[in-house]
Amino acid sequence: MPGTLASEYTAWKKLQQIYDEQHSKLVLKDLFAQDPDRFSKFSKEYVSKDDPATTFLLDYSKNLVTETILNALFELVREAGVEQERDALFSGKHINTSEDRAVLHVALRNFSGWKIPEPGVEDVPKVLDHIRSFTNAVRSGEWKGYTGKPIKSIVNIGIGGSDLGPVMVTEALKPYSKRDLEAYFVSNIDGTHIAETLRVCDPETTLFIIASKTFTTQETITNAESAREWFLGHAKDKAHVAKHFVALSTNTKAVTGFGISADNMFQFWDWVGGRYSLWSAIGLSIALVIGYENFEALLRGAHGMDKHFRETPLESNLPVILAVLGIWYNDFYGAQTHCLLPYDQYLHKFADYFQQGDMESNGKFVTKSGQRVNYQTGPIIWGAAGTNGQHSFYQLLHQGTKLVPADFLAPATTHNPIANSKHHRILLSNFFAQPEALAFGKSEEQVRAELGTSAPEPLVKSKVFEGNRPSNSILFPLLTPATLGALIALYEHKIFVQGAIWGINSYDQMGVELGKVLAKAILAQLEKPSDVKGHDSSTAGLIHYYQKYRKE
Ligand SMILES: O=P(O)(O)OC[C@H]1O[C@@](O)(CO)[C@@H](O)[C@@H]1O
Repeated sequence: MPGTLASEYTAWKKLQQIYDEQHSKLVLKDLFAQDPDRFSKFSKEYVSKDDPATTFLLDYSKNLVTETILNALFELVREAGVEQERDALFSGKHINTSEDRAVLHVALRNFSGWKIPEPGVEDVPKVLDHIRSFTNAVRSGEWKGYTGKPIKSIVNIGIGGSDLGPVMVTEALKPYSKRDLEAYFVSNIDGTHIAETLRVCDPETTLFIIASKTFTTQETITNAESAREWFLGHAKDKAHVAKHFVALSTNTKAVTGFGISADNMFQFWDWVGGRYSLWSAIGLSIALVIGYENFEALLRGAHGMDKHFRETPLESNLPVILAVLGIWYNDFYGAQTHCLLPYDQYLHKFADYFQQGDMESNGKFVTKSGQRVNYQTGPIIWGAAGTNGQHSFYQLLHQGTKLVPADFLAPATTHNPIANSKHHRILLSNFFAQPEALAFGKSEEQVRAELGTSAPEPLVKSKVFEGNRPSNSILFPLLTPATLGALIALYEHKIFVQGAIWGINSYDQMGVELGKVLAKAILAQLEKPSDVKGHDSSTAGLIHYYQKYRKE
């Protein structure tokens, strides 16, 4: 509700009371023992209304909740006005209040023809047609480079939302990719990133995609300039730029100013947040890699989840369920982080993607009405593909002192059934075992029974697993474009629900500006010691040390 701190809600206070009174008695081993139907009560199967093959199971039974607690959490959703805010989202209201913008990534995949009165929405089909025709021209070899050769490599130059989505999706959907079209992604201003990429590119067969919503991001424009210089070093004639550079942006003036014609620009709009933009023109590299039909399937998968989120009652609404479980741990159990653990190597960038998606959306301490919150907001998102994480940080998950709620995701079948799917069976055995170990642990009695009565006490204690560590499990038949689209939208809407409850603006990113401004000032001071002014002794000392050893 605008102007209300979440902690002032009646439901919040009720949840605090429930937590205070009950949390020490919430033991998963007991909850399962007391209710043989716990799994069926606390799991839901999602089936897309548009495409029954797009389906997955969400098992949230291994959470520290009861029906009473969940009902109190759903009351919080209602009291916070989330349903009204959701209606505002879908109707194009300017819910990004600080920038007076709508938030309409759902309009980029609106295959239901929802009427959304925001300028530009009517042009989405036109942009999709442009993406389709360009993608088909490049993939068919019809689009030729300046020496008449087809494109063999694409280099997406962008950062943040202009990079992470295309990277994650092209990795996730590699089985659907055109294997003779290499895709590279350059994001870091560190010259190494573009230098190492250009080393393996042929200027005659490389297409550069300059991806930038604002077309002012220093890293991206600098990398684009270096790419253009490299290209012209080979091609010489500026007229050839048109065959090897396209732009994805909202800023036509800046794009044409860079030297890319408006014909080679794929437009999107200010109501597309950077971290929500892979569905827009920013997805061009995705379409080029997996083909337009698969790109559209990705969008349609997300649209199916949009409909689920928009129409499903709270108690069966999967983004709402994930959101309230996260709030239960984040705001009442004091968990500081949330772990995403995809048991699928193709999803190895999934957590990276949602680091920006979640943390840039909800890493805020001021509400929309300008109040400083007195509760925790966005969690730290982290994770890695399974089973690799098990050999890295699972020690902490199992026996550390921190509560780390985790989402496990996996496909029932693999795209690579080598060794008669033996690898996949081993992978999935771990996908099933880890949440079980986290939830139910191993008691001291069990350890003693294993080690025998003569075992030293410290050794016994070190082998106890307290368990009672919560997790969600998401299992789907196969990682397809539509399933991936549904999963990404699931988490996008989870983030929305949490931000609405916390009363924050999940769609601006004021926090990224100060560092940029300070860096620009320091950039002008790196030449000589006398330039370094106006800093604390640490920053000045570091710059002086750099100047002592700099070679370039
Ligand atoms: O797409 P662009 O305008 O170049 O912005 C890139 C990224 O920079 C930001 O940090 C905003 O400055 C992210 O929000 C954004 O995705």
